[in-house]
Amino acid sequence: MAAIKLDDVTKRFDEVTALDELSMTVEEGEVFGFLGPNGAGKSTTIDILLDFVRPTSGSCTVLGMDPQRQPEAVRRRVGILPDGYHVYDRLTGRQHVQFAIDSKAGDDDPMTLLERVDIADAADRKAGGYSKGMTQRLVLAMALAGEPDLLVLDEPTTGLDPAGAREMREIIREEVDRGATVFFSSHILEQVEAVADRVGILSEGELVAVDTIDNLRDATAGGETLTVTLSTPPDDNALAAAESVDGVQDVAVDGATLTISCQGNVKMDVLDAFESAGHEVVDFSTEETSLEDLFMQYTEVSA
Ligand SMILES: Nc1ncnc2c1ncn2[C@@H]1O[C@H](COP(=O)(O)OP(=O)(O)OP(=O)(O)O)[C@@H](O)[C@H]1O
Repeated sequence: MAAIKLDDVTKRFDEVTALDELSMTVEEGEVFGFLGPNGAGKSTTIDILLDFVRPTSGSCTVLGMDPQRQPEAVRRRVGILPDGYHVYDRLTGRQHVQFAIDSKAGDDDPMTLLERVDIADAADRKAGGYSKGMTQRLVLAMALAGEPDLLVLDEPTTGLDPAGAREMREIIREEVDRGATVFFSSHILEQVEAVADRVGILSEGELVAVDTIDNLRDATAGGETLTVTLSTPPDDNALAAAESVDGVQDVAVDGATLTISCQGNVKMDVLDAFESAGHEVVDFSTEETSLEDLFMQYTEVSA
């Protein structure tokens, strides 16, 4: 059984299409990183999975259940770290976690959960006095209550210091070792890279790539970004010539400077293409493609 399955999910908010026929599957037991720039539709997807928002069309299942039909059953088995979370200023950390355990009908010891997120020493302080990072840790402890089958973490490392971000990764691994599935969103590639088995890249409500980190890495292996400066901005002929060189994947133009993504050693062919089209090359440089570049290429919003 898939932990999460989305079939052609579209969500429109008035003028905005937040999700555009999104189809995606997260398998049981995997850590799935859901990547995308601001406004890509990550939180909307999560809200639909938990029935906080209804899709305009399409359907989904979470742990085999339809969230629209069984929202309570879904939320009982899912630990959620939402994007915008709220704590009760006058209740202590321990009371918050106990509340979460009770609502999940769990039998965890609240102190054990608070220790896992490293705020046990603040257990009996009112959450209203917690710092931002401490509050986030508290909400994470609440998400872990009741040994959820699926953890849904929306931007879990935002607001955490580097130690907190590392601890978050450790907790994700522990949860997967226990048998849980982890679905977490981020706009920061390196955090996803460090812990995810697979990533899905969302851009403007569409899934533009879904693969293992290893395959994405292979896709970048041998890839280069070539920056070429011509004496004058290129005409259409020169652009077409560069684009038609074998191995060239993408050409972006900014005045007389071109940024060219390519695979293999095609640098000389590209430079020749410009020269043959009557353009003088005044400068060029190459840089190996990183996963970060790949992410940028996938999510670049075309003008
Ligand atoms: N309640 C709403 N009303 C109108 N538009 C909305 C609403 N919720 C989301 N949107 C729009 O839907 C699009 C996707 O937003 P969403 O919050 O899902 O993106 P995101 O990928 O989570 O972004 P971020 O990384 O900034 O949190 C955006 O254009 C947003 O403005």
